[in-house]
Amino acid sequence: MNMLRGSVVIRSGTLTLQSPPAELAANNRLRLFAGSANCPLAQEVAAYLGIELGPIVLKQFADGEIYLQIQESIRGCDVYLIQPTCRPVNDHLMELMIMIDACRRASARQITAVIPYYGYARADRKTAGRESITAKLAANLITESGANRVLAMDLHSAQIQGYFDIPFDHVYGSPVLIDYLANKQLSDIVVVSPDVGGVARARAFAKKLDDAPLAIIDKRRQAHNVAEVLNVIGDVAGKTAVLVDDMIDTGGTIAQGAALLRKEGARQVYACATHAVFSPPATERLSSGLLEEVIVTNTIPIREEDRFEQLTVLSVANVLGEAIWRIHEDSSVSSMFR
Ligand SMILES: Nc1ncnc2c1ncn2[C@@H]1O[C@H](COP(=O)(O)O)[C@@H](O)[C@H]1O
Ligand SMILES: O=P(O)(O)OC[C@H]1O[C@H](OP(=O)(O)OP(=O)(O)O)[C@H](O)[C@@H]1O
Ligand SMILES: [Mg+2]
Ligand SMILES: [Mg+2]
Repeated sequence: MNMLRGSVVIRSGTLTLQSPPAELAANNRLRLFAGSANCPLAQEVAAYLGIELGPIVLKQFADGEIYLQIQESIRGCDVYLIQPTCRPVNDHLMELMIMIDACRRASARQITAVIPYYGYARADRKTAGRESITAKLAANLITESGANRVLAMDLHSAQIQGYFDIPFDHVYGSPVLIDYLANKQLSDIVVVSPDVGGVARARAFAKKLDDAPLAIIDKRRQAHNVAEVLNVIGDVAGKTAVLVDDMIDTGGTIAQGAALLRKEGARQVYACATHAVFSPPATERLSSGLLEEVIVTNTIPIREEDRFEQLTVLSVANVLGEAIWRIHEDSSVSSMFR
């Protein structure tokens, strides 16, 4: 592996971090800017890197159109723009494109779109005739705006990387979730994928949790936003079931999955997901008592009214900060996760 200059290797649970050197702050070719979608996360990433977020003016005109100006020279700089395309997804996507365009026109050397949550990812294929593949359309828009590369976390489906014809680094929130769970020292764990799309993710998660056994829920959707769980493949009776998913949106998948696992004899049920999309009635469903704990990350900011007693929010700022630094240093990103 390419060792990073002046770095200290830290093995943090399942994640390898190399703590950026102090002189990074003086390396003024790396610039970090935040859109409006998740400023607290962007601040944390900047703190990890030991730099300040770049100055930017971002506002709406009276008619709702977006005005944006980068407030310092970025000529010849490697610019990282942090913007999850979460709700309101169209506004945040547009804002990201405007940021990219502004940076391109300001002669940035390289523009990386850092997209902790990639919206429109579930529209990753045509599930019926005459539909759009909106995940691909969003990729085209981001690329055409002038992004040179993308850094994203836990895509709904990994093939979305291939919707971009520019370098793409795909990172995972799982080390943060796994380290948290491992510290709880739960016994007799079975990791559960709540649907077919989550099997590879749950299998990798189980492997890192002391090779825990895997179970899979057979989930169907008769209509948009309506999840129906049919049965569990695997043994969950008497065990601590850990549901692992990429996102929780309306909470139907997780709540129905948890109810089924309880019915099949699971002793307790935990839910882990990277992206807390939390559309109504997620909060009600998740806090109804079916789940011991719901563990998510801060790729999407969580509104005060969407917080509940069983919710734990973990930060992925170190994963993103480390990945940004490694990209900047032309070092391996995948080796963070070995
Ligand atoms: N943002 C979305 N919310 C809910 N459902 C969505 C969204 N985008 C696309 N979809 C629909 O989800 C299914 C995906 O098919 P799976 O086989 O469950 O992966 C499809 O009906 C999309 O139209
Ligand atoms: O909280 P909810 O409103 O239930 O939505 C979240 C679920 O929807 C997506 O799965 P999808 O239905 O696309 O199935 P897949 O993972 O098998 O593709 C996502 O991966 C979650 O499992
Ligand atoms: Mg899907
Ligand atoms: Mg799913």
